[in-house]
Amino acid sequence: MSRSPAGSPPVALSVAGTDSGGAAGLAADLTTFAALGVHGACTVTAVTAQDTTGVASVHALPPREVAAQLDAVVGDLLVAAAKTGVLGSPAVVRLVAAVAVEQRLPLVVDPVLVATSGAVLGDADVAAALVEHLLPVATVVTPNRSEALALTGLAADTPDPALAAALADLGCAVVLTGGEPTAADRRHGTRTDWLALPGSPPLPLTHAGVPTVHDHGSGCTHSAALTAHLARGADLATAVRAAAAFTAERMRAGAGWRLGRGRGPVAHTVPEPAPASTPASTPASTPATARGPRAATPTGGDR
Ligand SMILES: Nc1ncnc2c1ncn2[C@@H]1O[C@H](COP(=O)(O)OP(=O)(O)O)[C@@H](O)[C@H]1O
Ligand SMILES: Cc1ncc(COP(=O)(O)OP(=O)(O)O)c(N)n1
Repeated sequence: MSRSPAGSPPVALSVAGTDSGGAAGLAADLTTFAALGVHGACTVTAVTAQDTTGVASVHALPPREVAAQLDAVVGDLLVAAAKTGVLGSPAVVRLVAAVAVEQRLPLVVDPVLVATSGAVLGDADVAAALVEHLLPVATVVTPNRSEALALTGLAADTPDPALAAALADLGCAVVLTGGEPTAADRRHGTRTDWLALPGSPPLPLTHAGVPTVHDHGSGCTHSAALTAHLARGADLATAVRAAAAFTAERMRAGAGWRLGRGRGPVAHTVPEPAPASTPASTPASTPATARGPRAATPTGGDR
């Protein structure tokens, strides 16, 4: 159930780090919230120097600065759902867990530990704190395979469904992404995430695949879309499917871009609405390009 007053959008909160390249972290979260009609509030936990080729440095903020931001947000706005990304220290993990409990926040935990480039964004102490303090109070956790292995300590060859189920045993729902393609995925070019609820057998969530290397920020976009749908009042099963569809569509929108020298961003531009029929009163002098370079080739946006 959305907690926004009538006529106002629901509010979602992202507690995450910045990406100077604008692909992952808060950039992905806030643009995704906006695209899905949700007002985004934010709490910055870390500043990264990062581009499409990798992460050059990570500067975690002191816990007192994170606490001050959280106090400001929850003291003023009615937060309908929250998500976490890079948290930076065990102290910040504990802080977020305490606020989530106190405010009874539906909470999506994206347990960002290692970027695809290999940079460490959360060390072993942060992983242990996530397991001990945050997962037990989360609505859902969205690890990729390597994050799930780090959180569970299971062997690297553990199959995806077993990995998702082991994580769910820690006490919250799990959406495991980035696993091995299934036989059907290989035949049809699809992707399969795994949804595991505590005590239930894991379910495959198969969705469209996009043949692209430009996937920087896919995990953040996915967890932010999931948070936005929860903030809008969707149930978990609906929200996880909608999040995967949104992420795939945004990856398709950015697949042809050439931004940076490495793995380019998932598209965070606002999807163009379909062009309206030309009103009779449109001045003849209006330039054809006035509505932007992509107006002639609408992508069939997702709203
Ligand atoms: N090439 C792709 N085509 C379609 N969906 C993708 C693709 N790559 C990742 N996804 C989806 O993006 C979402 C985020 O997953 P993933 O990229 O594994 O996260 P992370 O960035 O944390 O590793 C999941 O729903 C996953 O299935
Ligand atoms: C500041 C920041 N937060 C999170 C990530 C990880 O982003 P994600 O979408 O999970 O994956 P990558 O595409 O980065 O591998 C990040 N890189 N920076």
